[in-house]
Amino acid sequence: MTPTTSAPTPEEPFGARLRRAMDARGPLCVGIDPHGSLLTDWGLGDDLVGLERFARTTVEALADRVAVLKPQSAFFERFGSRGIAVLEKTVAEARAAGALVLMDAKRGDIGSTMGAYAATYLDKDSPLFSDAVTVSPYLGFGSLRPALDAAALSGSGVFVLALTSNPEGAEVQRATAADGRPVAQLMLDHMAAENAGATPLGSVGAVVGATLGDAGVDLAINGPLLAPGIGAQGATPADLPGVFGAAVGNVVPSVSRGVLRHGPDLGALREAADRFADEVRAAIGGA
Ligand SMILES: O=c1ccn([C@@H]2O[C@H](COP(=O)(O)O)[C@@H](O)[C@H]2O)c(=O)[nH]1
Repeated sequence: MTPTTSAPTPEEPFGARLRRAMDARGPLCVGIDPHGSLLTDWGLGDDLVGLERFARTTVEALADRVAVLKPQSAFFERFGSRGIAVLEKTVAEARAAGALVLMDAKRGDIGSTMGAYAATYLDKDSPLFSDAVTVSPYLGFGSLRPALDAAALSGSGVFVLALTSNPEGAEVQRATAADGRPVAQLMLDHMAAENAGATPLGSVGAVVGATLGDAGVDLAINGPLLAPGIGAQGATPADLPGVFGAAVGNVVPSVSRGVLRHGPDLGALREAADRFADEVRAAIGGA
């Protein structure tokens, strides 16, 4: 029988799009984290109007110059459905202005529920569709399969928590798995398997804190390495070579409050992001 509809067009994978953005703009990611205290410091109300103004200003200042913008979903969710409506607009405006959007939602659940999260962030028809989403593998890496499959289908990416920037993470992530590997290494090895053969870069990234000192694990996953913890949590771009070693060329350094505290002035936000980008370039090279 002749098919009446054609197969979906394969999308350009996230890893390829991210590599191009990193080459053109440098690898910096800036977080959009509308903390109540930042809204107040910006002279805004800690309310929906303030939230929308904060997010819009950040996008206007930065979406045309950084590779990645990373909205922190929690700070939008705290305003309920109307906060999520602001998040939808923020994602759309940031993507339209040229940034890749990494939704920091850190979702993780049993596979069947993970399918619903995948439909939320990784299905092109969803109002929250993002270029990539953060996920937690700590219900077992296999529980992420619906997200990994959805990302492959829509040309989006997933960033999987490996070694997080907070000190409390170590008791789980550095624990020894049944086969003797550190749990984080087990997860990183799964990511490497997902990315095998991808060029120029796989679409499954790892989250590895810039705060860790020497990460002490094998980071050769052939995928991007999101490095939060720069700025307010105390790490600096100069720490990156020590943490990531030979994998530093795949690092996407991430800073939120360290840039956002300079708002609401557009020029000051841009200068702050440019300063971090310069420091990153001095530390690890690149655009
Ligand atoms: O290991 C992790 C994973 C994610 N984050 C998130 O990044 C930002 C950090 O904000 P700063 O203001 O730059 O400290 C925030 O949204 C975290 O939830 C992380 O910090 N560490």
